[in-house]
Amino acid sequence: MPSSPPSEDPSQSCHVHKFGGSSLADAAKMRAIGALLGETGTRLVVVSAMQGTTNALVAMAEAAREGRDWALDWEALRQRHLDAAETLGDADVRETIAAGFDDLRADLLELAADPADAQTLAARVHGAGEIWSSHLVRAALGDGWQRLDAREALVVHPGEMGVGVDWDESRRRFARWRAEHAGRDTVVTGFVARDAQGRDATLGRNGSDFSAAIFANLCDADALTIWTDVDGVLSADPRLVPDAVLLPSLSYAEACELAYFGAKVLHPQTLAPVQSRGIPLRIRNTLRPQAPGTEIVAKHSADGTPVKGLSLVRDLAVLELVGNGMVGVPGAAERLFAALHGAGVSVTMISQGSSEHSICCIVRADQAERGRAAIAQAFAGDMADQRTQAVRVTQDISVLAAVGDGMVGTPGVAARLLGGLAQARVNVRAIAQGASERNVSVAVASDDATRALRAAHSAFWLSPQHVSMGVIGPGQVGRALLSQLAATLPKLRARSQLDLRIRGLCDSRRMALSETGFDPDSALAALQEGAANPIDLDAFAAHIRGEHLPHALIVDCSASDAVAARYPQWLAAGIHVVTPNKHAGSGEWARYAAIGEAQRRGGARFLYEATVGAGLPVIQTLRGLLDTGDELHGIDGMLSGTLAWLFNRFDGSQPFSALLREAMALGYTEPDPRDDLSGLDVARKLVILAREAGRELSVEDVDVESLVPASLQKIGREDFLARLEEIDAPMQARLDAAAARGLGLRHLARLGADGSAQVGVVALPADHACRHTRLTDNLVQFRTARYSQNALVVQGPGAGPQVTAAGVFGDMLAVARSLGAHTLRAEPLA
Ligand SMILES: NC(=O)C1=CN([C@@H]2O[C@H](COP(=O)(O)OP(=O)(O)OC[C@H]3O[C@@H](n4cnc5c(N)ncnc54)[C@H](O)[C@@H]3O)[C@@H](O)[C@H]2O)C=CC1
Ligand SMILES: N[C@@H](CC=O)C(=O)O
Repeated sequence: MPSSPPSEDPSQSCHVHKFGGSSLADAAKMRAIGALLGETGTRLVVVSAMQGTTNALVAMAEAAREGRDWALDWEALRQRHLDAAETLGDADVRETIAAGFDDLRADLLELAADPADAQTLAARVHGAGEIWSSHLVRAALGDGWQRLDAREALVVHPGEMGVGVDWDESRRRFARWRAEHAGRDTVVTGFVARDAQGRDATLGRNGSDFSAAIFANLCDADALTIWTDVDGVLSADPRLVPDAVLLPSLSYAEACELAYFGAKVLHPQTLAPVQSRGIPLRIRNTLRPQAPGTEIVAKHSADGTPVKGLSLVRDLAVLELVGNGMVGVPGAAERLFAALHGAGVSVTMISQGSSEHSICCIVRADQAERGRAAIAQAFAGDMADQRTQAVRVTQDISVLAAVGDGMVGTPGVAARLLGGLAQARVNVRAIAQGASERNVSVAVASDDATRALRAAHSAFWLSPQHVSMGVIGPGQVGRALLSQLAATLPKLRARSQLDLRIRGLCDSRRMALSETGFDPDSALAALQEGAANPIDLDAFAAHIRGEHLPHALIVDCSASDAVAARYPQWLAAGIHVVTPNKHAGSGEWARYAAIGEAQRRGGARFLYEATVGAGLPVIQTLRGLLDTGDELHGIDGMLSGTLAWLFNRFDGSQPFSALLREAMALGYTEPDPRDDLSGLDVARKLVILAREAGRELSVEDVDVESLVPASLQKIGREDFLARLEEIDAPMQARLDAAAARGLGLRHLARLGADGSAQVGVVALPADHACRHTRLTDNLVQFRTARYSQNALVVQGPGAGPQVTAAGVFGDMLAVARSLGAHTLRAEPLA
């Protein structure tokens, strides 16, 4: 491409504008463009055809060739153009257009007769829309404007890589035209040209952008502005990534990479003519001219993010040649690509591992079979004697590309992309990065493509890290969690780009689902209103998991064993699970093991810190000790907030049953308070801790003393509450007996070094540590090899909706943190 100075008068500045079909849909829109053009220097306006015209012309040419009827479409298109001329009030233009449609009819009739040079005829038909629109726009802009039919200036030739421009001849003809036409401002037809023999030609799809760039080059313009119906180039396709952001500036190289890989705003060939002269290219929105748009220049302003944008190309396939005989043998790649060339198959991406055992490339899905046959033929001899083993095709592939100048020399970009995809459970089929380092491309299954795009968008800070969340059980803890989320989520989103969306809520009977997410304040109302459906946990989980969403989390705030039974299945499907429900951690061993296995295989996390000590860091303290190589000797202390509170308060001045009712009202007890009084709840906690420490303990192995009289054990919860006072006499007797010995009652749990486990009420002297706890305090003592003289103690409130919800929230944030290194940091990574 020539970059020598043009022969124009350099004192005269020139600005080229290009308007697409959407900006020229009718006469009113054509008139409106006048206000968008600046007043200084020479103005060149390159136009597409009126919206929908080129498609209609292509379809008519096709119909004519195939002997189908095109007359109705011709008439409709004609009328639309004549109406526009009418509205503009230009009789000459109306006449010119009417004559143009007569010519079109003649051309279509000729096409139907299978002419010798159908290609030229078709090009004339396809390009007619630009001829008509240029007349209309000239009329709309007024008397000061002249019109150039680009076929008088642009000379092109077909090439292997698309249309080529004869620059010298085009420059000469354009200079001559300008010398003969003194006017300052010109409307130019886009898309159309002629070849060296004077035959009609077009510049291919999106050719008007290319025309505009060529004319910007020919007159060495100060700037080229492409007016369209979007605000500019976005970081990703906004239909797939709702949080895509406008890119205010791009370098030519970035724009090229994005354009090649699917960003629809610009056609890649448009860039070369402006890039060779360093002409700034702006993308602006005709409908929102006040928006700044995207500026494409030689070097964009650095904004600290290594990746500018992401693009996605669908409808691809993997073609793979596998062969032991290719290792270290020169020429295999050349033969493979020569075969594809011979078959006219275009290669989108190439990847070969250094073992040289296979060569893989990505091609268009509709060309894959042709490519496979060509490779099989080229390597038939090698197949026969086993030097190559197979040519494979995998369909339904998409290529995701991350693009940005800032990637050059920046370590960790590929890692961040692949890490983001791994977190979203996207399998990568092939990877390619050129030495220019401006583009990392990965091939993924098309079913995963949207999820991959969103995950990558979040991974590079281009959008918040979305977590699709479902909350089960809006009881005491669940409701406290919703209110904590309501107070905190806006701050989290602003500070750390974390966007937790409550997309589902259910209780034991109903569920409410939302596509975009409930406001935590109104989620409960949605469940109580008519929008709620009967509960179906499979449908609930499927909705939360949503195939297109990178990250899913279910927070189970129920006390249901049936819900806990679903965890292995959810974790295996990649749904993270956070819960204060003790059933999974202490239930049947096979299920517990299945949960561990599902986590290892599916990559999803299961966190349940709140099951022991509510908001206290009990499980994480134990994990920390063991992970750093300490050896657990035993655990003992008070693991029930309810029982701690009851025995702290129980001095004989009030019946035990009255205190229990108060504890229930405060939200300290289990949904069925017999789980507390029977010692079962504490036994479950002890089992959870023992299993964390690698011991295969079950609730049945724990020696548990129950405070529930036998007569109240087997009745329903409501009956039990009605007969609660029956518990008072035995408890009072126990208190009196201890007081007579100068002791006080406490509920304790103990896990011994030998694996033994006990739970029950003991009478303790006044100087015992457990006699100095307050309210619902838990007190957990870890005796280990390192903490053998003096136990490591975790103490604090161990029951209540607020502290439990805080423990659950903490686990949710731990999951979110694990989804991306950047999540929950105050500042974006440079
Ligand atoms: N309250 C506390 O201090 C602490 C509670 N926990 C645990 O937190 C969980 C919740 O406790 P609370 O909020 O006090 O209980 P709650 O009885 O107030 O609420 C339970 C909720 O779960 C729902 N639910 C029950 N069965 C269900 C099913 N099969 N499917 C869907 N939803 C179901 C109920 O409709 C209700 O909304 C329990 O597992 C409890 O052990 C853990 C630590 C402390
Ligand atoms: N009912 C339990 C609540 C927490 O697990 C307790 O009192 O400790």
